[in-house]
Amino acid sequence: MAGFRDIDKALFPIKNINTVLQLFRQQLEDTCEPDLALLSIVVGIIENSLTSRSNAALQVYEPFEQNSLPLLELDAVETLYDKFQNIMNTAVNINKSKSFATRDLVKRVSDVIWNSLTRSYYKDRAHLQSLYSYLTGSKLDCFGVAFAVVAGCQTLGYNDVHLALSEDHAWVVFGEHGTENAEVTWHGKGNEDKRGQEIGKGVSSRSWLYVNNKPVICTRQMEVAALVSAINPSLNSTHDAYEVSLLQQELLWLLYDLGHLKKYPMAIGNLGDLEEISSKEGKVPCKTLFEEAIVSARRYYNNQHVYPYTYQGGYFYRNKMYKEAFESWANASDVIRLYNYSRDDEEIYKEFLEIANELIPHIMKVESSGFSANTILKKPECFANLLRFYDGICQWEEGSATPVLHIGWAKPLVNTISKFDADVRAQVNIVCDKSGEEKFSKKNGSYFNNNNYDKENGSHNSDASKSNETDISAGNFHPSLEALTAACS
Ligand SMILES: CC1(C)CN=C(N2CCN(c3ncnc4sc(CCF)cc34)CC2)S1
Repeated sequence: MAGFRDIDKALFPIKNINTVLQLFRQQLEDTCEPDLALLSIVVGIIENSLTSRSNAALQVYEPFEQNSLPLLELDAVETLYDKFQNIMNTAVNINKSKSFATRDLVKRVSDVIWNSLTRSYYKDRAHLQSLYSYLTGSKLDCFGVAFAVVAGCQTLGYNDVHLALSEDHAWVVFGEHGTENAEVTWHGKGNEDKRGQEIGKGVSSRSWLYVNNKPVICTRQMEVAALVSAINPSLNSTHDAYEVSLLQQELLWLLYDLGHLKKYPMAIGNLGDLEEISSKEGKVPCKTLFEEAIVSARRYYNNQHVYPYTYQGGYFYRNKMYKEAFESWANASDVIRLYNYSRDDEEIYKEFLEIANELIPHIMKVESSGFSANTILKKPECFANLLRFYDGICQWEEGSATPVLHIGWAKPLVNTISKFDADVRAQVNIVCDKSGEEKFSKKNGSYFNNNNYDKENGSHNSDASKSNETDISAGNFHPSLEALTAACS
């Protein structure tokens, strides 16, 4: 059983980051599973005391001591911990007969959380992710509700209920074989919640939101990684609270070193972002972390996740490594082309829109300012990756009920493509195979987008014989590429 044990209580009052690390270490390393409610309350109190404008300035703590924190008394934690236990045990009066959770039990726990939330509040506000927010303000964000349900089920003794995470949604899995699943929170704006229902079998299962049924299925330790990832150090729109950011980075390193981030690409990416800002002595560099996140997504999630490539692309972009950024974004586009765009996919749509209409145009402006000696505008592989990037978005749109592209996309697209001289463009040889998948190759070597994936019947056409390459005349461009090349001819 998890729990708030005497060895944990002995660490209080907590005065610095190292003691918080010790609490997490004790909870993570001991045989029993870590107590999600305890750890969420602890980081929630710390985050809120250091980021809520109200008393931020009045903090009375020794700023000179190594990584000091506002004093965290045992009583403050125990009161909230007992309150959560109380809410769960009274509202969900279970005869703890069953050893595995049922859909009814999961729905009842979700209802307890749901019905105790404040009627209406700004759902996207920061610092609404922890049990501290739930227990002191009756407010949770979408992720926070799902996390609270899992923590509630743990409190009730159901260790089969686990958090399932896509790149923009969270739900739970449960049952003897962990094969049952259920919605427990809402998603997006103005959508009816589907709490209690099984995860979409219909069209929604083809949407990015459910990552083609390749979600991150958390262990208890990965649920700790999720609550640590959800720590939000922002003080306001321009500044972060330094101690909160440092605590998050140290906790992610602890989880990384214990091996609990191996199957959690986004958590590795979050650690990479923090390391880029301020790297920790003797740790792998952030560039490596972004690569590890990609390897993890390829190995455990059939390369169906987009964010690992956009973490990496963002890093290359910020560090002016534009050729590499184009390759990361083209790889991200190779993932999204497999999906059908649905109205639940706004978040990833905004991500691609920003890359296509803000980041790439900025790169083009800088590169064509004439001062960059080794300009990417002379590199055919950059042009090839750019076409692959745009083509993936076109293919994402194909077969989707909702359109993706509009005139707002076309202008930056044409402007970008026209920045490459004809002689550079001519070096990119667009090869199309029978399956209608185009591949981009350079004269001296071939460059293939590696997904011979037929979206319709979801198969990989492994039969290589089908792909006898022919140089394609305008006649049989892949329709999505037709649009592109027409734009630049
Ligand atoms: C490349 C990026 C734009 C940078 N940050 C990104 N994210 C920040 C952290 N994110 C996350 N980090 C850890 N775990 C999770 S679970 C989840 C779905 C809602 F539950 C989101 C998310 C979401 C993605 S993607």
